[in-house]
Amino acid sequence: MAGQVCIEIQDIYKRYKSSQQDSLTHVSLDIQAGDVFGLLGPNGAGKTTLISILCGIIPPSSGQIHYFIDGAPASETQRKNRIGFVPQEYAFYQELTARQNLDYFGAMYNLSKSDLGRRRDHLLEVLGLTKSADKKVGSFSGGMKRRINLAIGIIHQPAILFLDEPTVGVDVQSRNAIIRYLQQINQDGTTIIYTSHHMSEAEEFCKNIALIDNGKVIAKGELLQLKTENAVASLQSLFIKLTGEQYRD
Ligand SMILES: Nc1ncnc2c1ncn2[C@@H]1O[C@H](COP(=O)(O)OP(=O)(O)OP(=O)(O)O)[C@@H](O)[C@H]1O
Repeated sequence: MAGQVCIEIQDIYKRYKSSQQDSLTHVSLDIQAGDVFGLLGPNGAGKTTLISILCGIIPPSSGQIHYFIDGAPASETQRKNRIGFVPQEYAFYQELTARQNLDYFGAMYNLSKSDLGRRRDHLLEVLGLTKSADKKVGSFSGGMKRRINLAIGIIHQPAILFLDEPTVGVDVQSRNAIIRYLQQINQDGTTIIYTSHHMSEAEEFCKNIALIDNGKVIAKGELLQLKTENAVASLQSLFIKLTGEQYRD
């Protein structure tokens, strides 16, 4: 699997209908199967826009994306069934319990009742939610909400998983639980594409990154190599060196 391209992104442009300027310009990237790939950049850089395009939530204005699963071009059905997305905004029903949310979203992927039950109970267990399985998620703490948001996005065991700031606003315990679990499923073969503003977390987690600023890719490649080339010791220093100190608003 290693060394195979999983997503080929060719010359993506995006201008929202309501906007006078491009949110993404000339974005081309190759993401390898089995990678943990970080899409990093300042506020407003275009990370959520790019992830939303890659997940098929919004269309690009131009450009092409090719997906490969198990080394072969992915069909439309495979793309729908084998891609997972954990959005920055919570994507669950506050009035349903954790168990009901997982059953509801799992049913969308046509999992058999027994597979869904096994998968749901496994995720509740590994993400520390078993005791709260029958509580409404609206009553959950921030960390628990992030963990159930993650569980919903991976209920169908996706081959390619997109995560938009999966640990924003959580305590160290929940952050560790989330990152540990993501590392485990990556080792089991899931390709991960993730955004974060948490540089030490991204440094620990990602092998390859793309640094995006003002809608353009300003650096891409292996994190270790980018640090060496730019003579910096940390991802945070690399980020500041390449994007500067100015606010983006
Ligand atoms: N629905 C929209 N309509 C018009 N412009 C948008 C829309 N969504 C995002 N934008 C603009 O596109 C640009 C990229 O935004 P995006 O949310 O992708 O950045 P980001 O890197 O995810 O930012 P952050 O780190 O703050 O979440 C910004 O200038 C933003 O204002």
